[in-house]
Formats: sequence, structure tokens, C-alpha cells
Amino acid sequence: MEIEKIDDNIYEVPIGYRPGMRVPGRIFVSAALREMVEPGTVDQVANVATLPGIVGHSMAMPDAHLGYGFPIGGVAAFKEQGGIISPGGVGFDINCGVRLLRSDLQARDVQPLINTLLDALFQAVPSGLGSTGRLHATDRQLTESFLRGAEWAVEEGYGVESDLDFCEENGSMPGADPSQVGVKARKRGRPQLGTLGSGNHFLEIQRVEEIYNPEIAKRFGLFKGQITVMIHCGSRGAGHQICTDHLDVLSKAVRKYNIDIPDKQLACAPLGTPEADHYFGAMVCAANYAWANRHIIAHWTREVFDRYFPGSQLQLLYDVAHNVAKIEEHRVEGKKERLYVHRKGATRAFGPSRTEIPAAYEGLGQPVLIPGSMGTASYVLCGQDKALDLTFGSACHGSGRVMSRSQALRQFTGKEVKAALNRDGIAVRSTSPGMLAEEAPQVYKPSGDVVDVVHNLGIATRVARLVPLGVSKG
Ligand SMILES: Nc1nc2c(ncn2[C@@H]2O[C@H](COP(=O)(O)O)[C@@H](O)[C@H]2O)c(=O)[nH]1
Ligand SMILES: [Mn+2]
Ligand SMILES: [Mn+2]
Repeated sequence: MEIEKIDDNIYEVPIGYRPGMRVPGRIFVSAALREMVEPGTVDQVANVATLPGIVGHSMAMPDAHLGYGFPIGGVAAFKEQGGIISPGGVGFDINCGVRLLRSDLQARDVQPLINTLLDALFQAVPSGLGSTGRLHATDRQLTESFLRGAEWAVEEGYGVESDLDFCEENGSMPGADPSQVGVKARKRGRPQLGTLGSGNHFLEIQRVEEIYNPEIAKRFGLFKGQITVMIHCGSRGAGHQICTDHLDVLSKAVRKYNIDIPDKQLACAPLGTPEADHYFGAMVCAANYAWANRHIIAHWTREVFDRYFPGSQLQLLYDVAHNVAKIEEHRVEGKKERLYVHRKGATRAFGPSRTEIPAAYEGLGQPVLIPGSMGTASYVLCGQDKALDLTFGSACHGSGRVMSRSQALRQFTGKEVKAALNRDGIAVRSTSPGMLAEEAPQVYKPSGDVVDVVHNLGIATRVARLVPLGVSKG
């Protein structure tokens, strides 16, 4: 059975595409991006549609590609009564997310110092595979980060109270249960608090190249030529281990509760069961840890900027989670319902009608932060109410990979990638040249095309385009 174009930028995976689908699938792509969606990703959208209690559609955003069970770029919402929760719908890097700091600096003033600044940031923010932090968190501090996320970080002197207004969930999601975090996850997470990680995680100095919507840009504090800093990272080994540990438990739960799943990577548990509650409680711990992590990294970034540009202001524009399951109220067939919305490689994109958006952005919608690659543009968008009708208030989370890491390693060398970036005026630091090859801009879809889809669908409106000047990769 074929998938069917039902509107500009909307393709439907009909019920019947595979046995057991309870709802249709929807893939939000342009005709050009449709060509880049592998058949396996379509199959994953259909597989997710078979899960109990799924509401509306099993969805894939325009940056979608193959993931563990659920596609990356996948969105699925489940009824509180009769639905499930699945770690595959959240991802291993729980609350991987993006934070954007806006400065009061002009690019022309920063550009001459870009290499010095980047060296200092590379030193100040530990990065790389398995990197450990400057923080040396105690066991008690780790627990506090699990329980209170960015709120705890502020109490410890990282960032300021007002930052919390500009984090999704105010940087601290309720429902954390540290008793469901295993010894191994604690052991991996403790030394890594305050680290960027590796690969696709980055800290990037950017220039605002284009303003699309002057009114919203003004309210977001953005102007042409401005320096911004984007931070992308998550819950490090803590989140990964929590996901791994609970996948084991939920694989057994699938048998215990007799759930028919087409792929064992869709391990899940019915909401309301101890297995589901335990995973949710542990997942929230990892989500809060990730908010604390980004908060600490932002603090060290501010310190570096202050060293080279004394008195400069780096203000938090917003911090979004793009790998998380959340309890949210949505309209289903005209009635308000509490749903477990899984966003895995997808960003919340709430419009002005939602109370969850920061007071400072009242009447606008939440900032939606979409990174491109270390060589191409990233975007700031603003969530729109139409997203509530189409995608349970969600948009894409990046450009999305089109080339595997192994293929990239065969095709590029780190040295070539670095030289090409330098020719384009982009400075780069990395802990390993191989990582630069794996992360070459060519491995990602064109960010502008991906963003056009969500803009044209009316899910989120384009506000500004940001281009990289200096990137610190893991
Ligand atoms: N601006 C930059 N964007 C980047 C970089 N490396 C990756 N990316 C983008 O981030 C998303 C995040 O994907 P995730 O699934 O790993 O969370 C990815 O799709 C790319 O578009 C970078 O160095 N700079
Ligand atoms: Mn991540
Ligand atoms: Mn991410």
C-alpha cells in the first residue's frame, strides 16, 4: 500500500499500510523532502500507529529519519486511560534540547576575537565522548539535579532566577522519582554533569543573518548582525542508562500485559501500571538533569563572554526539550483530554493560546529553536496555534540526518571538513577529527527546506536565521 499526498506538505500513511494500525500516520514533508524519507521511517510511523491508546495520528516531522522503534522526528500522543508510555518514543538522550542565548554584541565586534573566544569556550565547557565535568557533583547534588533541574542549578549559583522563566517547564519537570534511577545511571551521570558530550552536540557562536518577522524578533530580543550562542546537549550517560535500564523492564511488561507490538524496540507499558510510573519517574530525573546541564554550560559560556567582553549581556531567549514525554491537555474530538505526548526529535511549538509559554512572549507563542548544522543556518521560529490542531503542538527539531555516520566516515575526512568550514569563515574545535567527518554539513538535510515546511503548514512561523561563526563540537 502506498502513502498518499493529501495536501501540500502532508502525506498520509493509511490504516492498512500494515496490520494492526489504530490510526493513520502523517508525514509532514515537501515533495523534495519526501524523497529523503527512507522506507524504514515510513514503516516506523506505521508501527507506532499500532500502539494502544494512540490518538489522532502517528506523526513524523520534516526532519524525520530512522530511529530506535519510533522515528527521530516522531510525535505520538496516548490517552491517559488505555494508552502506553514507551522509551522508544523519547529516545536515549532524554531531554536532549536546545538553548539560545542572545547577546547585546554585534558580530563585527566579536568576529576578530572568534578564535580566542572559541578556544576559551572549548576549555571552559568540557566536551567529547565520556567527558567528565569541572563540577565534581556529589551524590546529593546529583539527586537534587534529578529532582529540581535548572532550579537547583540556579540555587548553586549557575545562572539567575529569571532564566527559569525562559525554559520549557521552567527547567524543572514535576514527577521525578530518583528511586527509579539505577546505580549505573547515577555512576555515569554524576561526573558528567556540566558537560556537552560528543557528536551532534555543540556550542555555537552565531550571527543573526536575517530577520523574517520584525515584530516577533523584537519581542524575542533579536536584531540583524547580533551575536547569539546556541547550546545543544542532553542528559549524557545518565539519560542513556535510564533508557537502557527501563527498556529491559518494559520489554518484560509487553509480555506481562499482553501488548502486541510489531517491533521489539517499541517496548512499552500501559499507563497507570507500576512499570509505566517507574519509567516516567526516572525519565523526569533525566529530563531535569539535562536542564541543569544546559544551565551550567550556559553559566560558563557567560563567564567566558564576560572575560572578553566585560559587562556583555547573554540573556536566555529560550530552552526547548526535543526528546521527552509530557502530560499535556489537548482537544480530542472537541473535548479536552490529558495525553502523554511523546516527542522524539521533535520540538514543542505552542502558540499564543497556551498558558505554558513565558509571560514575556504572551500573545506570540513559544520560541521554536531549529539547529541546522555546523556549516549551515539555524532558525528561530515562533509556535502557532495551528500546531495544536495538526501536531499536538509540535514541530521539527533540526534538519535531520540523510547520511549515516559510517557512510560519512567513508566519504569525508575531518581535515577536509574543517578546511571547508574555515574557507566559509567558520571556526571549529572538536575533540576528534573523525567526529567532524561524521558531522559534516552534507550529512544533514537542507535546514531551510525543513523549516519551510513547518512555516508553510502554519505550525510555527519563521522569525530569524542564524549562521555559524564558531562551533565547539564534542
Ligand atoms: N547549528 C548546528 N546544528 C547542528 C550541528 N550538529 C547537528 N546539528 C543539528 O542539530 C539537530 C539535532 O539533532 P539530534 O537528533 O542529534 O538532536 C540535527 O538534526 C542537526 O540539524 C552543529 O554543529 N551546529
Ligand atoms: Mn542528544
Ligand atoms: Mn538533540
